[in-house]
Amino acid sequence: MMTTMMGGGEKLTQLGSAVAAIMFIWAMFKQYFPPELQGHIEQYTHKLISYVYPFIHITFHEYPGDGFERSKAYAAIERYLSTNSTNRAKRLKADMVRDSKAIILSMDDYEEITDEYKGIKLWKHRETITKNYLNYVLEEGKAIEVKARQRKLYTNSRSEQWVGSRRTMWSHVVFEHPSTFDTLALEPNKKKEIINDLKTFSKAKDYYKKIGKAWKRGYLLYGPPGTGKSTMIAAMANLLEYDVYDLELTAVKDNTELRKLLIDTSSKSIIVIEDIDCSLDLTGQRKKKEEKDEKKDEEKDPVKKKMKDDREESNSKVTLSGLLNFIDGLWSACGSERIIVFTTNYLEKLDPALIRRGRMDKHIELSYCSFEAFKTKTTPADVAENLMPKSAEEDADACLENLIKAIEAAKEEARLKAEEEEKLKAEKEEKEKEEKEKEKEKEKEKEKEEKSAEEVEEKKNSSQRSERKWGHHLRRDC
Ligand SMILES: Nc1ncnc2c1ncn2[C@@H]1O[C@H](COP(=O)(O)OP(=O)(O)OP(=O)(O)O)[C@@H](O)[C@H]1O
Ligand SMILES: [Mg+2]
Repeated sequence: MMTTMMGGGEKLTQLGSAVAAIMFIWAMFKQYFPPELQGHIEQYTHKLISYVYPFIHITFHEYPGDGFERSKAYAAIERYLSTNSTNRAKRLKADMVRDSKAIILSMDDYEEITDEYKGIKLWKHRETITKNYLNYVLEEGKAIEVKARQRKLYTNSRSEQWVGSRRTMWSHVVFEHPSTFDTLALEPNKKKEIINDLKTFSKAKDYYKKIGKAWKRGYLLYGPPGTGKSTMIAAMANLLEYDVYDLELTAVKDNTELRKLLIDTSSKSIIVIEDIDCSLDLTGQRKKKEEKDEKKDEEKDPVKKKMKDDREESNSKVTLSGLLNFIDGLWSACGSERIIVFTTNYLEKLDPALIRRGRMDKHIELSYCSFEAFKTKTTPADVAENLMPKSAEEDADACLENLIKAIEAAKEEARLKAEEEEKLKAEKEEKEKEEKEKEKEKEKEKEKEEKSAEEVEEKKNSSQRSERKWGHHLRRDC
């Protein structure tokens, strides 16, 4: 808890200090009183003090509301006070903050200092304090954060610290990926377009407000493995100076947990779901059918049933609709200036609802290096690997030579493969042709045989007819 005091009357300053001191002492020792007594003491002291105490208290709680999220105002004021007041406070606390390279000194808890704003000592001038000074403190606090900030790479992991229920939390490391749009191999026009799109987005706060849309944008990056999807995300984060939240969907228990994770992300961030086609079963129908068949087996076999229970415990119950809501449901508007990025190797596997414009506003295909000189399917990852010096003696020319050799080898391989395929195709066609001819001949022979059989039959019939005729004549002659 942090308090700011204001009021008027020079003579009352000392009284104010005394009362403030009593309040700070009370705040320190109140934990030693039983909770019922604490309530009573606080109630009567406040009544008593309000008769003689000339100051107004503004309280900033560290965890307001349900205690889920740390107050941004508190954090900003804390930063402001720590930076501007450490030379005046007598009691300081020293800490080694995770992202910081040096020891950080800040005001100790319950330490009291007097700040000055525009030449005014801040016990007086209510208007100045509520209207200007507090805003000034918040803005300064935010600016200090931006200046001193090291960007973070977050990932969600199950935490055991929440006794009873395992809960997924964000944990982070400092984000230090060296990739930028300068180092990213991409067709220049495409690169320019993406950079413009990102920059326009980051400056479009007023535009989004005007059109009544949450300030967020979805990017879908798709293409074969090793074509720079993950690298582009790092370049995006470095360009905009955003934090990155790498969301592992399979570690999220259910839709509610997904929503909590979303609320717990900060603005100015990129939320990434890699290989979205593998993270979630988007073919619900088929799964249901398979489950039905499995169920029958499991009912009979207790071992299978146990295995299924274990599987359910570790499996994510996040559904497609949960994910759709995560992207553009009502909750997605909590927080602002956020980019959501999906990556996939197989665009066709994704549900159209998931990637429609509005959810994934920009679809970016990353593909093989298609430079005319290459004339072979080479991924940027292959190019990067071949350009990498393999020993200390290799200079730029040697590396380039390696690349050229590799491309030539790839081309040769592709040529041989094409030739082989061509040969196989020709052989197949030849075989088919032969077979067809054989069949034709067979048919011809068959026709011939049928014809000769018909002729034999015809001959036989005609001889029978003439025999009958002669017989008739003979009988008549007799
Ligand atoms: N367009 C590119 N420009 C520069 N380097 C690239 C590019 N594409 C790939 N690389 C290099 O290749 C390696 C692999 O790239 P990356 O991890 O970004 O591929 P990906 O598309 O995410 O692959 P996957 O689908 O397997 O995740 C990286 O180390 C990167 O240095
Ligand atoms: Mg990748």
